[in-house]
Amino acid sequence: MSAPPRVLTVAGSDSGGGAGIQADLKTMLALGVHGMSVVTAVTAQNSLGVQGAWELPAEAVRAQYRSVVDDIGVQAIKTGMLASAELVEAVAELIGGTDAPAVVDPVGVSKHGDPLLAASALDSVRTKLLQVATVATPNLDEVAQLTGVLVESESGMAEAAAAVLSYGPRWVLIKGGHLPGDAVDLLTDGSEEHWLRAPRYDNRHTHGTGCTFASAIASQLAKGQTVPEAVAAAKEYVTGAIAAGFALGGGIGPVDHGWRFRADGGA
Ligand SMILES: Nc1ncnc2c1ncn2[C@@H]1O[C@H](COP(=O)(O)OP(=O)(O)O)[C@@H](O)[C@H]1O
Ligand SMILES: Cc1ncc(COP(=O)(O)O)c(N)n1
Repeated sequence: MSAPPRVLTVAGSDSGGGAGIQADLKTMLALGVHGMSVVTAVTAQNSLGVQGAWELPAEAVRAQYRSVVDDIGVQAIKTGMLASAELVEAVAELIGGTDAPAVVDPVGVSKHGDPLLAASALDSVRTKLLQVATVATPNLDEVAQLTGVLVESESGMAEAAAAVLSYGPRWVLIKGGHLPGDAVDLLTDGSEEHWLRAPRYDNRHTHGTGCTFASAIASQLAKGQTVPEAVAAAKEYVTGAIAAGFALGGGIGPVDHGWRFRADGGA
């Protein structure tokens, strides 16, 4: 049996299992690749919010990364919560020295508004991390934090994309999930524009959407798809996962990473 493509997530742990490393590995399993992880931080987190967060030393992050990349090898990388400027810079350097596409989800705050990245790290994200990204996947709050561009409707998304592209990622995917109406995202490399549109599901259980989307893109890239193909396939997967999101705990439940496996979940 030949080994499946290998995908590495560099992200924080979500004890509730809906976002972060846990969402990434579940997505990778669902999409048929071998998932591996570099843990950057541990959060105590559930459906109500983030109760605590502890970042790992940069040395522990570097050691995990080297263990995976030097022996097993990777066909794609995804980054999520990086917590501090020191970790952002360490990860940017590691990715810059690895020959694999990188999907950078510039995670800033959780769905509950709890900070997952120090304000002092924003500059390192702009000048170091975005430069090594094959695809950057900011939501509209992250666009505002990183570029100062406030998007209030679909018509503002192209300006936001140009502002993010000025920091050097090959492609940017502006996620419009926080706007009212259809769930519309814009993927562009500055010359091609791809609009991705899905119905908005009236489901509050959306914990982990961003992590799931970025991991799905990385999984599809590892299988050899182009960026536009990978993003289109990942949008279909995340949309299905949001449609099937379920209540858990007393707050915002997770998307369903296993929706395609369930008898009633479709193919
Ligand atoms: N209620 C919803 N119904 C369908 N798609 C959604 C919904 N909310 C978000 N999305 C989609 O989920 C993906 C993640 O987007 P978004 O919620 O903007 O990012 P983040 O999880 O990083 O905040 C995007 O493709 C967005 O369009
Ligand atoms: C450890 C960790 N990483 C990332 C997120 C963002 O989650 P979302 O995918 O909902 O934006 C989170 N809540 N926790």
